[in-house]
Amino acid sequence: MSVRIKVCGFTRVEDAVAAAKLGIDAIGLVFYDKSPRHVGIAQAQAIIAALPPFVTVVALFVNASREEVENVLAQCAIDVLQFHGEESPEFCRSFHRPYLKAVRVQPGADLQTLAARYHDARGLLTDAFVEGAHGGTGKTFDWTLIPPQLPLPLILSGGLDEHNVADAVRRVRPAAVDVSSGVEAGKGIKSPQRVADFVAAVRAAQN
Ligand SMILES: O=C(O)c1ccccc1N[C@@H]1O[C@H](COP(=O)(O)O)[C@@H](O)[C@H]1O
Repeated sequence: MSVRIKVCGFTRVEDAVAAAKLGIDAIGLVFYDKSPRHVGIAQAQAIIAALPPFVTVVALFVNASREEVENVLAQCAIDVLQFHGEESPEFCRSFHRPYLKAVRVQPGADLQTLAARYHDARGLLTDAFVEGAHGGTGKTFDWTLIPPQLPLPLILSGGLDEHNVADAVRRVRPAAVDVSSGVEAGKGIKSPQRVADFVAAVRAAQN
């Protein structure tokens, strides 16, 4: 199966439409107000409305309250929730929506146990651990810390870009890759050229 591609952190309609035309599978919208890529409801609605069919919309939260998540779900056509903080499995599954659980990987991380705790997630998303940050840092991590047999589909993220993603796909063999900083021209501004190069690198690596 082809490696799925999610690009996260869109803030502009034109960037999301351009990325969709380049064949990405999913777009991520960041509902975390400390992120430079944070979107409000109106902005998110405009981006979602402009997308062609069959592009999955992922809403990213970091330790949000139930009310915040429910407010987004009530007003935006979200397909998948991405929990990028310390949310419990009970919290993640309580919305009865497909969800991804992100983990920031550092030496000693027990990804097997974590994947078992979040067994009903659609995937385990591995990001780099950076002190004081929750994600979107553009930093990679040691991919050998990922066990070969995980019980959940693996979504590899953390510092991926057009230059390293082919190597990542060949080495880690993830179900999907997720990128934010690595395809940007500036914070929250995606570069169509970088997205195109990223998609081409993923496709070349899986052939
Ligand atoms: O994108 C953000 O600003 C962000 C903020 C807080 C948590 C997660 C965030 N993004 C996610 O971080 C990873 C890695 O991003 P990068 O490619 O290293 O910049 C990715 O899963 C984003 O969805």
